[in-house]
Amino acid sequence: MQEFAIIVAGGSGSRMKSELPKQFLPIGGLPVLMHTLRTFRAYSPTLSIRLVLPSVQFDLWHSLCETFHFDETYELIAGGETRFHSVQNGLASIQAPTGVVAVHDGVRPFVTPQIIANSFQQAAALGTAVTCVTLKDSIRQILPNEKNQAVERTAYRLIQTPQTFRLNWMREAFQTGFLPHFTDCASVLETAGFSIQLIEGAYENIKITTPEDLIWAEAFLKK
Ligand SMILES: Nc1ccn([C@@H]2O[C@H](COP(=O)(O)OP(=O)(O)OP(=O)(O)O)[C@@H](O)[C@H]2O)c(=O)n1
Ligand SMILES: C[C@](O)(CO)[C@H](O)COP(=O)(O)O
Repeated sequence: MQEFAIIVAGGSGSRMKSELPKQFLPIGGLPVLMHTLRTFRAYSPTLSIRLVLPSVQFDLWHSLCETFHFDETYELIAGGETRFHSVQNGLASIQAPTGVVAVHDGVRPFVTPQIIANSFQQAAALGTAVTCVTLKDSIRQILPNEKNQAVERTAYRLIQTPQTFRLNWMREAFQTGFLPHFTDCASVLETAGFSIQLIEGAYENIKITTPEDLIWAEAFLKK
């Protein structure tokens, strides 16, 4: 089955509060997004990659590619208002009748070729493959009236990307309008009635979101 990847990097990075959009911030001397793209290309030289960026950032991205002599192949797609819309745009650019699609946050640069491979393998077999890890901390549920209570952490998973699906299931699910709980693709497919199968991710597969994540990322690359 033909394999596609949609790397979404169309966000504004409001929690990072940096002048340069977080997907372009350097870690280990290379922009975050280039690490991510390289890993997907390392997974497969034939993978068809869509890179979704805000159209206002196209020029900046092209100049960074020149500076860093970055010449991986991919199709550049304009981002949307939310992550959901950015994925929709990436999906609309895929013309093939069948296939499997991995959606990955451009700001998760420490995904591994092995996780990507597992994700494609399971999605081809079962239709869905959503990457997750178990919780390391205890968690509590916030209740009304300033109360809270302990909950059983083994009943929960932290969800990462890649999230990989059969192309036709994704197309069907993404025909809907945006809903506020669509924080990832799994929630979109679940709302459309598809059953979500999980695969194991990695604690290292962090999403660069707030400034301290950059300190961790630099340290991780030096290890
Ligand atoms: N309109 C959007 C919003 C988000 N994303 C992407 O979805 C991923 C996860 O989103 P997040 O970490 O929240 O990124 P931002 O939206 O950029 O950050 P923030 O929420 O802090 O503004 C990121 O790779 C981000 O670029 C996207 O492609 N299009
Ligand atoms: C897709 C995601 O990274 C899975 O954990 C997450 O839902 C993105 O959330 P964000 O609020 O857009 O960062």
